[in-house]
Amino acid sequence: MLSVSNLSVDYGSTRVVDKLNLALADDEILMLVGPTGCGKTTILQALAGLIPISEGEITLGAWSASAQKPVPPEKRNVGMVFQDFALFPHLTVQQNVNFRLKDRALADHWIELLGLGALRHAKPATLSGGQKQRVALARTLAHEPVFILLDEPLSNLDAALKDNLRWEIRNALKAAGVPAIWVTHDQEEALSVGDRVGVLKSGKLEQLDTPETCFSEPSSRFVARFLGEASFIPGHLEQGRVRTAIGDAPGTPVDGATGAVDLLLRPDDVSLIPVADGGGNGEIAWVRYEGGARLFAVTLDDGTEVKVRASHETRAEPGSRVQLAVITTHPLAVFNRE
Ligand SMILES: Nc1ncnc2c1ncn2[C@@H]1O[C@H](COP(=O)(O)OP(=O)(O)OP(=O)(O)O)[C@@H](O)[C@H]1O
Repeated sequence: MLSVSNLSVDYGSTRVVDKLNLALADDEILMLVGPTGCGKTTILQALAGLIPISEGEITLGAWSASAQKPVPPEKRNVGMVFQDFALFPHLTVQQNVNFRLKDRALADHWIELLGLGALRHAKPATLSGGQKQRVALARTLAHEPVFILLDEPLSNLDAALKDNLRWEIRNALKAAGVPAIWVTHDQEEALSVGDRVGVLKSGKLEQLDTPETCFSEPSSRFVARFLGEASFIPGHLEQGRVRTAIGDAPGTPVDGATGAVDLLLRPDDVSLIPVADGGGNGEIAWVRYEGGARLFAVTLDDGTEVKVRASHETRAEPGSRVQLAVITTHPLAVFNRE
């Protein structure tokens, strides 16, 4: 188990990571997300021992590192996977994976498991981005690290590749049974691949929980907005139900919210029906075509903006009238009115 307590990192007089606490089970994947500059890469570097820490402790089985007693990177047995793959261009796939490896059988195991068998003798320049990242992962896993750090491993790949490869990486990490921390800018990736998601804000963990909880019960408006489209509409919370201008829903209060509140709505918590001019309860502000669906921004008659996702078959132009209704039956997060 990886355990991090009160980990802080300063650059000069600026605190970049502030008292980070987390514990990861042996095969757990934690997705780390947050706005640019919030400290994600710094956390990975601190865990790998590449930069000094200011306070706190990192413990993993055989070793324990603190500001007073640092452990050098080569003694930590941490595997790292980067967005730029970091392969040796003059070596073949097999030689890259074998590099500094004692047990060649493990190289073969991961080469086969990651579908690279036919590419053993290829040089990196002849591989696609996805294949290169598989080689980098095979090399990392073949060294039997006690824990793995992935810094945006898919950000240099195109969207079609990402979808499959994120699952292949997840499966390989699970097969290896080592804890992993995976930094991503992609909220969909964070929610779909992670066992847990950590949302960082200015060097502090704002929420650390399962993807479902982070998404549907965010601990703050910041987390709600960071993990997807979020609309907040005024309502009144009483006896577990929140009443709004577009319908009722069961409510889960955040920070003891009660009485006059704001209800968090995700785009699929609401239905949209186009109506004749003069009817309905709102007007389309803009529409974004997404392929299988359309995302509508609707200005309600009280001025609140709500985003709604509807089938691509739903057609309504900006300026036209619509009827919105809350359609969800699961509890929605409710925040104190700002
Ligand atoms: N070597 C350094 N010296 C001084 N400040 C640094 C150094 N490296 C990073 N920083 C600062 O520390 C903060 C956190 O940087 P970090 O790279 O960890 O953020 P990040 O969350 O990974 O950002 P991004 O999403 O853009 O990759 C930023 O304000 C950055 O400017």
